[in-house]
Amino acid sequence: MPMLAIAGDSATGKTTLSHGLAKALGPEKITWMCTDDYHKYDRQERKDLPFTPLHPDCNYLEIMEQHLQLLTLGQPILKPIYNHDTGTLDRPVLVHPAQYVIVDGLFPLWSKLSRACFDVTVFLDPPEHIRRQWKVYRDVTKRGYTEEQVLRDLDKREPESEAYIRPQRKHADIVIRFAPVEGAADSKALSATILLRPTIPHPDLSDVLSNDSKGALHMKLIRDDDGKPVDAIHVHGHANREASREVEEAIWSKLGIDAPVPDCLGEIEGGKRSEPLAIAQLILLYHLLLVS
Ligand SMILES: Nc1ncnc2c1ncn2[C@@H]1O[C@H](COP(=O)(O)OP(=O)(O)O)[C@@H](O)[C@H]1O
Ligand SMILES: O=C(COP(=O)(O)O)[C@H](O)[C@H](O)COP(=O)(O)O
Repeated sequence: MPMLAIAGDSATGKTTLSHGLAKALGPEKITWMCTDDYHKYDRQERKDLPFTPLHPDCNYLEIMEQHLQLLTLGQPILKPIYNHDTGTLDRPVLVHPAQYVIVDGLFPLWSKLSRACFDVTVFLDPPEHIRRQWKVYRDVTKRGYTEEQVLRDLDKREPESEAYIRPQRKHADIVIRFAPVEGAADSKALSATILLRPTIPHPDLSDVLSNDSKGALHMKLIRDDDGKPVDAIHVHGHANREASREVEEAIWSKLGIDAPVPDCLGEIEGGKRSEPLAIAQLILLYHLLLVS
């Protein structure tokens, strides 16, 4: 039962990435849960506390670790629920792990114990100015905050993000960064850089990465945080749709599923699409279905 972790700070795109994967695999095959459910306090209680949800003391991380271990054994858990719409802690729910398990959230790569539960670990790492735009838009339109409140909250969270969330990046097998290409005419078309660390075997995409696909993506060698060279796939945000679709179809055809590439891959809320997102999701599907 392959388990995939998708970690990252608030509004880094964890839900967007996971949603496409979950939809492509189908609800009966997937258990998708979020570690934010292990928040200890509701939104009201947190107002009087000196820390934010990014602090380990604000979360039942030992219980999260226990539950992750149970899921690896195919055992059910009584999972708590943090309701992002209301900010309340709701009645726990019984979860039986399905064929594939996706766990997203602020803390899935927090400890050795939690990391050991996963076959593939991902960290989402958009540049901070993009994350701030995404968070303001999402929290104002969906979570009832004003822009000023979100910006104030982001400043309050920053020290804890630096201390507890961003350090998890070094433990991921794959780091995905959606970012505008500097100097590109269309700065709205975000490209994706997908760092493939040698901590796990990665899909063989040599045929997909042939000269023909250079308009949509290419492989490059970049320096990781520790200065070591690491392979990365760069997917162009400004590639024409046809070139991207060809790459998507080529990866999809390797998965052996007798159906067209599902439209849910690359879907962003509000009816928008991102082909770099679709390609990142296809690489993760390849991992879940064929490599893990
Ligand atoms: N790859 C992407 N390209 C464009 N917008 C994105 C992308 N990923 C996420 N977003 C937007 O950013 C906001 C936060 O994304 P979300 O998936 O809710 O983040 P998280 O689950 O990490 O908090 C949403 O409004 C979403 O539509
Ligand atoms: O930071 C996160 C992660 O959520 P996400 O990754 O979905 O943004 C917290 O769960 C909420 O912000 C909780 O606080 P509140 O509900 O009070 O904003």
